[in-house]
Amino acid sequence: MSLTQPRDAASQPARKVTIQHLLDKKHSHQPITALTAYDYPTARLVDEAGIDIILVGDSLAMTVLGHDNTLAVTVDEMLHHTRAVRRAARSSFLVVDMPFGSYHTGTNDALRNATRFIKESGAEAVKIEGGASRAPLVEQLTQAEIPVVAHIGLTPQSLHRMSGYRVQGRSMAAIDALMTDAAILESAGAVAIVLEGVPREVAARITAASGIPTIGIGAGPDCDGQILVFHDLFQLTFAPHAKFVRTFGDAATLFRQGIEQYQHAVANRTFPSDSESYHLSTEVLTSFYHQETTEPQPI
Ligand SMILES: Nc1nc(=O)c2c([nH]1)NC[C@@H]1CN(c3ccc(C(=O)N[C@@H](CCC(=O)O)C(=O)O)cc3)CN21
Ligand SMILES: CC(C)C(=O)C(=O)O
Ligand SMILES: [Mg+2]
Repeated sequence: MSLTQPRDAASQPARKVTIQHLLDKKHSHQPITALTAYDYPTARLVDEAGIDIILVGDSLAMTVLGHDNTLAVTVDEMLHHTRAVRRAARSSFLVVDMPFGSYHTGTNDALRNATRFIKESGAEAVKIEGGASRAPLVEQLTQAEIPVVAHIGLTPQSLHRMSGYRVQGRSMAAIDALMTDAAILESAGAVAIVLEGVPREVAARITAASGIPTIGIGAGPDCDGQILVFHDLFQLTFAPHAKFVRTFGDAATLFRQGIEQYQHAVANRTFPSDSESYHLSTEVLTSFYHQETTEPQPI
């Protein structure tokens, strides 16, 4: 089926992933699957594969907008991408990253921006980075009926404070802080928690202690679920990979070969072929050529 064709209503999976499904998966020890998507075609593929969670990550700043880090992306840009993903996501639970600056300037701004994501883009939850200091905000968003996914450990929006993308929770003090952050965010109402760039052992302990699902990225195999960046799966990122990235296909090579073949076909005039061209009807064709022969010919 072509991506541009409407989906057959009868072929719709009945399943709509909800927060309750994610909780049930945690408690029945079935791994939760999550992937980022930033546009309609990729979200279609991810949704139709039956991935539980689609995250419109602020990583789109880097993967699709070409920025050096995630800090520059705006609420309006995130909304634009989330709307496209929403049109494709039928069963996956749709989460959007609140971008840097959209929840750091006060509770009212954070509530207003989060409301825009739910109302204007159809996201089902927002994700915010940070530990215990975000708990009051998590509580207020939850009270405003906006589900919140927390994100602790290596938080890319803290790039400058962390002096780079560094694994977090390596010392006993840092481990205790992460454990406390997770517990406080859960109490504040977070519906799930992303653990990024933390040692496997620490992620395992947080997962065991949490009543809400943990979704790991660079946090080892003992989390309740895993998330990766779509473009990293298919070699569509140009920066060196983090250790936690695994490539599951080489779309870059596929694209390069296709582009080269197109280029050659145009250069050799083998594209477009006659059958890829439009033709006049026989009726019009007669007068068309007649007209041509009666036209004054250049000397
Ligand atoms: N394409 C892409 N994939 C991602 O996973 C991702 C983004 N972009 N952009 C936003 C953040 C940035 N991320 C990153 C980027 C680099 C490392 C990294 O190089 N980590 C070091 C860890 C060094 C240490 O031991 O402290 C590594 O070697 O893996 C980690 C996470 C994860 N996120
Ligand atoms: C990698 C995930 C967790 C993320 O925050 C993003 O894609 O922005
Ligand atoms: Mg993010």
